[in-house]
Amino acid sequence: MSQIKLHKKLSGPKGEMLLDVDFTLSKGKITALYGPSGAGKTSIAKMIGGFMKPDQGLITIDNTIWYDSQHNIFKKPQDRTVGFVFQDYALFPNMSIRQNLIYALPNKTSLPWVSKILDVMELSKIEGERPEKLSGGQKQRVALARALVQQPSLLVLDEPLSSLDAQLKSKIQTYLKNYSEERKLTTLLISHDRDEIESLSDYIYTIKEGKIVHQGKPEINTNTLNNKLQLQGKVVRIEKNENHQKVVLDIAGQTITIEVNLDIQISLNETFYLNRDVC
Ligand SMILES: Nc1ncnc2c1ncn2[C@@H]1O[C@H](COP(=O)(O)OP(=O)(O)OP(=O)(O)O)[C@@H](O)[C@H]1O
Repeated sequence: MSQIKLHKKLSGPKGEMLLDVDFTLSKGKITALYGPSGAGKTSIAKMIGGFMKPDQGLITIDNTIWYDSQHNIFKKPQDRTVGFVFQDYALFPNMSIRQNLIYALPNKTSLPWVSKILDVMELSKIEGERPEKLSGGQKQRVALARALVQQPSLLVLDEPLSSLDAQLKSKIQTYLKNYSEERKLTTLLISHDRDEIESLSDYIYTIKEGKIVHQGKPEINTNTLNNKLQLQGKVVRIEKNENHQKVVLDIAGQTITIEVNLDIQISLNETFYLNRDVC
């Protein structure tokens, strides 16, 4: 279990804002921070990484203290085992894609792992290119691949898939979800894309003006379905009434109907994920 307690006075175009949050992250789970622009999400990520100092607080990752204002503990950014994907990618410009990944490897014997992840991210064919030649979506995938090869104890993803097309997004979402579970990785996902949050995360904190205003599991309600883990289906029918929408999913040839809140955007033929703990 990891705990994040942060207190910091931020200043923006609308004046001062007090960031005051207290939340937990679970191992092997994807926890999301969701909220509008300026709510303080990226500032939280920067404080976790040690790039911004809180005024007060406590950061404990997998029972290791990274920051504790009461006991004057502040781990330097380079000593925090965190993999970051920031909105501005921060790739090394003088290195090729492959070199960016190799540089991040903690153990140089894991080179085959670089080739595997380049393949998953559909970057193998351009692995010799430098970042300046890449599109936004390609840079984003390199940043994500680089964060994963670091084998961090904490993965922080700030809008990690925003520049990708729907098909690639869906493929990488599935990979990320499986990767987090298999490697028991603690993941913090930051996004204002509700669909992404709903399909990827196990638990969601909604943040507004520096405070947590809501928390809970993704709002997908369904009955049991063979107690299967993480199900992925295709939306084959949508029926709406004034309270909810009924969504018919085709999961490996088996059809099931679930009720979903009206405010969740769903389209025909899209890939839909059911989280393990709602089944
Ligand atoms: N180093 C800093 N010191 C003080 N205030 C800051 C600092 N960096 C950012 N801020 C302010 O903190 C507020 C929250 O910004 P932040 O980037 O954390 O929000 P956000 O929720 O991530 O928004 P977005 O989704 O647009 O990235 C903004 O008003 C910003 O101007």
